Amino acid sequence: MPRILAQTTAMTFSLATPEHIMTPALEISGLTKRFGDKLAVDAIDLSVPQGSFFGLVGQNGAGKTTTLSMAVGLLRPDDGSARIFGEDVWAAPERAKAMVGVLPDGLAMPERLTGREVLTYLGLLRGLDKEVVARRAEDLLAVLELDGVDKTLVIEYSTGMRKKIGLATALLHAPRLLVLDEPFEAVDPVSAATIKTILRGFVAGGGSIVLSSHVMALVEQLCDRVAVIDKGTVAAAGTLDEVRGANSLEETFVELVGEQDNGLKELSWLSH
Ligand SMILES: Nc1ncnc2c1ncn2[C@@H]1O[C@H](COP(=O)(O)OP(=O)(O)OP(=O)(O)O)[C@@H](O)[C@H]1O
Repeated sequence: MPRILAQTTAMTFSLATPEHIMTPALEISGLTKRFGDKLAVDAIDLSVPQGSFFGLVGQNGAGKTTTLSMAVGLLRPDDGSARIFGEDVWAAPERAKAMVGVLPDGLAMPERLTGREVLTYLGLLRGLDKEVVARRAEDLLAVLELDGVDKTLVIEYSTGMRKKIGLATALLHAPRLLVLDEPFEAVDPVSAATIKTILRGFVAGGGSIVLSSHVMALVEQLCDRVAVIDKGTVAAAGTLDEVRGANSLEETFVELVGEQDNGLKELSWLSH
């Protein structure tokens, strides 16, 4: 190709992919966290493109929660950085956090309020207009089937109900990115179906999602990208098809991180 034409082609390409679309929804670089002698997260890099539904999987203690907590500014890393739509979570926390809705592990909330009061309180703290908060709270409580427990305090909620009100608080300010730590844990199948519909709709509407889960089938159903975390590092990452190849995600996962000796012989006393 003549040089001038090659240059024109390259220029056309760069004009067709503006920087704001290229910027990842979440970019994690070298995130590291130690707890005493334990290296929980070891220089993890991850990039979540805009519009993707990203699943983070890993064994118990692999480092998923620690990674996600650092990524959204809930836990200060020992090293590395996290950017939400290009905004550094620690250098520009207000700008970064305005764009993200978070369902953290073990979410602490005001226990002596009803679900509606929690949403109202957090919505006003976010600076949303009072009428907007009231309307969105109404919608979220109805969709998540929490409107029937309007007089119930959060302290009286079941684990699954807590997950749902936590998800509602993450959605309330209509963020561009959702970071959800085990959003389906303890949620009944009917509510899980509703949440899946909400999350798919969120991505279809231009949002981006990162979620962690132990349920491979669920990640396969929902996510278009996946990262396998093992002992604080990324064992594999890419599109779902790149990571699982011709196998199921569960087979790939066990192959990547599973122990050969599962210790069953140590429990021989269980046999009758
Ligand atoms: N606050 C803490 N103090 C000490 N160690 C911690 C702390 N939080 C996490 N860890 C350790 O860091 C490692 C990673 O834990 P993390 O909770 O991130 O794993 P996880 O992948 O989310 O696990 P799970 O799937 O069981 O939720 C584990 O070895 C855990 O024991």
